[in-house]
Amino acid sequence: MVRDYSAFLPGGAPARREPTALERLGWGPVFARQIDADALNATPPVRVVAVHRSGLQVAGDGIDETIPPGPDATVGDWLRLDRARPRASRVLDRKSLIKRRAPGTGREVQLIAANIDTVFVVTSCNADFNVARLERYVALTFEAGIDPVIVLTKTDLTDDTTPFVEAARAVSERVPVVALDARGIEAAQALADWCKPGRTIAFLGSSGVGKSTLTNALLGAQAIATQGIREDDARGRHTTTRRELHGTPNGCLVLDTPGMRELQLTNAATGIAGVFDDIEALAARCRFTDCRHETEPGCTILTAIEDGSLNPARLARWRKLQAEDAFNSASFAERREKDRAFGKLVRSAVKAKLNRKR
Ligand SMILES: Nc1nc2c(ncn2[C@@H]2O[C@H](COP(=O)(O)OP(=O)(O)OP(=O)(O)O)[C@@H](O)[C@H]2O)c(=O)[nH]1
Ligand SMILES: [Zn+2]
Repeated sequence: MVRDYSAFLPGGAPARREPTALERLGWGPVFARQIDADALNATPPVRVVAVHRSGLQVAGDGIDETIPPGPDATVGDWLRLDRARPRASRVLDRKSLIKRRAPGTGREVQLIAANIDTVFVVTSCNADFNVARLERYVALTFEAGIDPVIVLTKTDLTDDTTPFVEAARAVSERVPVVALDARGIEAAQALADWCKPGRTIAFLGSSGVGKSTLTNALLGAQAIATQGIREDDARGRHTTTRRELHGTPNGCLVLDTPGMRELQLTNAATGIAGVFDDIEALAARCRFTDCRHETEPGCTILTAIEDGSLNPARLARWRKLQAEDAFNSASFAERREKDRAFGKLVRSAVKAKLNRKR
């Protein structure tokens, strides 16, 4: 009989075993470290696999239920499920968190997904393709603490994908670019390097670029309807929810998010610096510490524009994103300051009233 001792040899492959129910949901040491073995029964770990209007759908070892909204959690989060008071369930520290400025006039921060390992920023080789939008998504992903991959779909609709691939590659040296026909049989294979067992991946991008099609390519036979999952809302109507983690046959978890029409960055300075690290490096070397890089003679950025090593359009996009982020982040802080001042006003008014009553 031939025995396999490789697991005992230095550098040998670890012994293979079936993943546990939690590992199939993406559980790992980062989360295990945060939970007491004694507390496992009273407050078992569960993952938020979907967010519905009526509550959070959570899954764990032998657990699959919907708890009322309450925990400040988003899809992908791990909770310690408080069985007696589900609303009080605690959110475990995250590996990563994707957020944006909520659309509309308010400046609230909206949580999009937590504990994602890889984000596929999806766009197509047609009119949807837009470098500024790619940079925006990549900045959002860097800010979340996640490595993105750019996926260009609909290669079958163009004679030459080269200009699209080259423009996408120019976004960041740190971001791989994959071009494919999302409906083709090779789609799942093209993404296989990132879709490993126990990993959680997400597709981000505008409406219609092929996110659901790619999700289905990974899900294979278990494919979801591209319309999303149906759920009864409070009024008994059918609505569609599209913030849901799906398990693929090979043990990877996939999140397909609805297309985002408005993607505004907030508090994303680190992410923006990550995308434009070439410009940031030039700025850091500029001999004028308070340089606006506009007219100053000898400015490193202006010199790079003159000698052709920096694209002026890219510089303009960097400025625009920075300005937007500064505006959104500042007004968020300012608003908090205003709220605080208002709270103080209310408290002193109440106090004055109480004093009058005495
Ligand atoms: N020719 C071609 N069509 C594609 C490709 N990828 C997606 N499509 C088609 O484009 C349409 C939109 O695809 P979806 O996968 O629903 O797009 P989505 O990004 O999920 O869109 P939202 O759900 O609105 O966010 C569908 O009709 C797809 O069949 C591709 O690579 N080539
Ligand atoms: Zn300068």
